[in-house]
Amino acid sequence: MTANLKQRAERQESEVDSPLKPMLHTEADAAAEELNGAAGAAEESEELIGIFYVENRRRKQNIKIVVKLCPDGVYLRRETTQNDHINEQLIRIDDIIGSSCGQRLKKRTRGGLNSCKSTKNQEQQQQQEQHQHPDEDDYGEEDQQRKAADTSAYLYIYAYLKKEKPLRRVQTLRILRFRTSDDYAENLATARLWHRTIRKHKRRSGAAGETARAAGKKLLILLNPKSGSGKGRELFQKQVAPLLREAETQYDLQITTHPNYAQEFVRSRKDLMERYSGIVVASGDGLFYEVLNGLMGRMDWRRACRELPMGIIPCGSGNGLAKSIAHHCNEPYEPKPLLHATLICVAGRATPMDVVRVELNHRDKHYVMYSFLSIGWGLIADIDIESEKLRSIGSQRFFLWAIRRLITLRCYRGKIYYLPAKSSTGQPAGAAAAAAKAAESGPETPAGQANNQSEPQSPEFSEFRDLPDDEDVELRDSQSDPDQFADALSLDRSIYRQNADSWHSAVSRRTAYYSIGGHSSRSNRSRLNVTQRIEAANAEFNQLMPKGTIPGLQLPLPAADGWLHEEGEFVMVHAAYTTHLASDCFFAPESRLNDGLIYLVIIRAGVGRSQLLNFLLGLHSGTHLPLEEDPHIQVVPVRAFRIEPSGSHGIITIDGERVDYGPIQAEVFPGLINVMTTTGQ
Ligand SMILES: Nc1ncnc2c1ncn2[C@@H]1O[C@H](COP(=O)(O)OP(=O)(O)OP(=O)(O)O)[C@@H](O)[C@H]1O
Repeated sequence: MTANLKQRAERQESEVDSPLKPMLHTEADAAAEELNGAAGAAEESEELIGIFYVENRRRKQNIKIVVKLCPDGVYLRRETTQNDHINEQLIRIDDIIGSSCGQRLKKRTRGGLNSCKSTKNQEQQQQQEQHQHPDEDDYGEEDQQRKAADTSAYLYIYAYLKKEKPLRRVQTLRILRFRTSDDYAENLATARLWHRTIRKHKRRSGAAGETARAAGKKLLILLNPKSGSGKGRELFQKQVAPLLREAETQYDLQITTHPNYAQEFVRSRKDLMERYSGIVVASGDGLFYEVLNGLMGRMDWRRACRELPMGIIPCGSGNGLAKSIAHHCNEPYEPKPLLHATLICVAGRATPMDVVRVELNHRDKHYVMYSFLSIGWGLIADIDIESEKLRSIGSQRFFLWAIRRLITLRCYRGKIYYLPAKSSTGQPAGAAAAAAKAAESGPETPAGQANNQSEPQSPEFSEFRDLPDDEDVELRDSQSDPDQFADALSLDRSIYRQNADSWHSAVSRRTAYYSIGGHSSRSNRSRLNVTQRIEAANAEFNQLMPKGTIPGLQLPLPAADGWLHEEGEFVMVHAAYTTHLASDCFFAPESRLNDGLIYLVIIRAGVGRSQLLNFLLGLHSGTHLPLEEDPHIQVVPVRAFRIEPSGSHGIITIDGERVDYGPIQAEVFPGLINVMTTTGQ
């Protein structure tokens, strides 16, 4: 088909869509040889063309449809003799999630276009059809006989057409019926050729997932049956599994049985990259956090992050990441978040996403964990956690608790430090410039020890790097004594876990943190006792972990390195690195998945209640931030920050979960992981 035809197809898409839908059944025509010819020569061909017929029972006529499969997708061109009218439709290859071929499906499928080709005489065939199919809805014994007599092969094409205004996906099924031959095997061979060609075009369109699938890899799906309303398993079977079937996606479903199950599974599974093409979390943001930290806990974390894109199917209560990803690739979210998110996960494309490395101090220990959504201190963290007791009333709990907290407004004293993101001119960007100005008049940044770490990377270097060469790391892993090391590491982990339980037990479900212990040599490990081996493994593991580029939490942050500093009373400091904190909280509208930025929203003491009310009400639509410079509410794009609360009472959250109250610092690692999207890079 020509470019002209393509243009017309785009123009007339909606016009074609509805007339085609009600058409059922098919009839053949003498052009079958054309298809045969095309099919025979087309094994390596980019294009397949067939002529199909649909019967329009109302008008008692057959309508000819020319179907062309090419790298763009499937063109359907309908020709009628009346008025010389032509309608065209293009089903884009990106909108096709999969296809299947074989015998006629027993269950009536919705929205289908049945078409066929045959060498048989058209009228004779039609009579035979009518005799054999007195009632299309009858699927009893008669149906079985009919099926047995039917030598046709069927190709089912499953598509979800993307439409704008309103943004939505329209479920569409097109069925092509092949009956050129009286031999089912021959018809099936033709249908299979079309099926293979669809997959080939999907692969070539950049869907890396297709390549992984071709290599026999599966998706790993981790489902938390307790997340959200607790109906995750049921929702998965009803809404997600049918889509995965349509998309021909092979998967392993792991139902989590307890907190940390997913983290441990991902961390310890040896053949993770060999077996799986990606990891999908069917849960809330909490389980995604576990999987992220499980990957980061692997010796081969670098390869795991690179090779295993992560996806999320929102079954939780907040679902900030799922909404942020949908927003990023301009995909719909409501009214069917599970369906839309599954479509993203089966699209087979991935986009790099920033991860934030967080350091915490607790008692004498120093912990590192990885976050993907937000860090909160003050108002929003308080509302989030304190309203847990009203969980039974649903999302209304946030609103009710927000009102309560507005009446009894709290402020927290402390210090905040941040490293503003630089614009290309080297100056602090946008709001950061205002922050810089405000901070200049504030107290001096404490002069301190020289930063013994390298200059922090600019976010313009969007790929995270901390070691010169990936391959070196992998080589080293394979050259070491893996068994001995794995033993030592697992012993080490069990000790962490005891600490983890005591550390976070009552207040947090978070357990992903690693002690940054002292270094010890791993040479002569075989002569070391168990404790020494644990220490050695621990030290080696820490060597391999991504290195922070800012001074450690106990060290000062020198103004000379660009750190700004502010001390005072704050209503809230909330840092976000995705657009949405929850599906209905558009917190950082400017944020991009891979921009290397943390959006630090600071609300200082002295803010008026009405201003605060407007802020909270505007969160839903992303209109909460002041358009002009404001002394009380400010958003600063930063690359790193530190909070040092003065008192010992308050709430700090990471990705919506409470952690111990105390000093915390965070630094963004641009594009460290890959998340599943429909757009790709
Ligand atoms: N089988 C299980 N039983 C109890 N808790 C579990 C189980 N599996 C996982 N968890 C824990 O439940 C926590 C919360 O899960 P998740 O985030 O999926 O749901 P949610 O809290 O309802 O959603 P959101 O984070 O969006 O509010 C996770 O941190 C995880 O550790």
